[in-house]
Amino acid sequence: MTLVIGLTGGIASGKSTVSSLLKELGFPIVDADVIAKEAVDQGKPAYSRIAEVFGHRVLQDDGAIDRAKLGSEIFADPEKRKMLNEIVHPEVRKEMIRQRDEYIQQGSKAVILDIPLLFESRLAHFADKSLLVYVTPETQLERLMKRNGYAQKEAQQRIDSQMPLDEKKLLADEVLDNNGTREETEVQLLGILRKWKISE
Ligand SMILES: CC(C)(COP(=O)(O)OP(=O)(O)OC[C@H]1O[C@@H](n2cnc3c(N)ncnc32)[C@H](O)[C@@H]1O)[C@@H](O)C(=O)NCCC(=O)NCCS
Ligand SMILES: Nc1ncnc2c1ncn2[C@@H]1O[C@H](COP(=O)(O)OP(=O)(O)OP(=O)(O)O)[C@@H](O)[C@H]1O
Repeated sequence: MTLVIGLTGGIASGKSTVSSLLKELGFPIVDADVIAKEAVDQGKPAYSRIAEVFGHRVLQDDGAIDRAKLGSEIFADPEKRKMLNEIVHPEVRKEMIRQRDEYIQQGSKAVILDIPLLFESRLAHFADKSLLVYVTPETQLERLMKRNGYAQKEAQQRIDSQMPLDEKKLLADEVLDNNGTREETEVQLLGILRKWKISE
C-alpha cells in the first residue's frame, strides 16, 4: 500500500525546502508548480487559451508566457485569477493523478503530492494524509520579499490570494513549524514519517 501525502503550505512557507528533504530520503515527488509550468508551454491547449483570454500583452517576444506579467495581473485581480485557474487547474489535476497512479502502480512506499492550493482547490481527497508547512505571517512576508525581491505590497497581495496558514493548520493532519532552522524542520519531519510508519 502506497501512502499518498499531500504536502502543502503557503507561498514561500517552505514546501520546496521540505520536498527536497523528502526527495533526498528517496520519496517520489509530484510537483503541482512544475506541472502547471509545463501545462502552459507553447503549443499546449492552456497556452492558446491564455493568449486568447489575456491577450498578447502577457506573452514575451519569443511567444512564451511572460510569467512576471501574468502574475502581476492575476494576483492584483481575483476575477482574472479565477479565469487563469479555470484554464490551468484541470490540466494540472489530470497530470498529477496520472503521475500519482504511476508511482502507486510501481509499489512506492509513499508518494508526495506538492500542492500549494491543496485546501483552496479542495484536493485533499487526492491524498491519504495532509502535511502543512507552517510559518507565521511575519516570517512568510519576510521570506517572500527576500526570495523574490518583491515590494511589501506585491508580496502581501500574493499571500492574501491564498487561504491563511492559520486556517490551513486546522485542516491539516500534521503541521511542520518552519519558523526555525531547516535542521529543526527536518527533525519534525522525521518524527512525522516515523509516526506514519514510512521511515525507520
Ligand atoms: C501566475 C503565474 C504565471 C506566476 O508564475 P511565477 O513563476 O511567478 O510563480 P510560480 O508558478 O513559481 O508560483 C509560485 C507560488 O505562487 C502561488 N500561486 C501560483 N498560482 C496561484 C494561484 N492561482 N492562486 C494562489 N496562489 C498561487 C503558489 O504558492 C506557488 O507555489 C503562475 O503561478 C501560474 O500559472 N499560476 C496558475 C496555476 C496555479 O494555480 N499554480 C499553483 C499550483 S497548481
Ligand atoms: N527554515 C528556514 N530558514 C530560513 N529560510 C528558509 C527556511 N525554509 C525555507 N527558507 C527560505 O524561504 C524561502 C521560501 O522557501 P521555499 O522556496 O521552500 O517555499 P515554497 O513554499 O516552496 O514557496 P512557493 O510556494 O513560492 O514555491 C526560500 O528562499 C528558502 O530558502
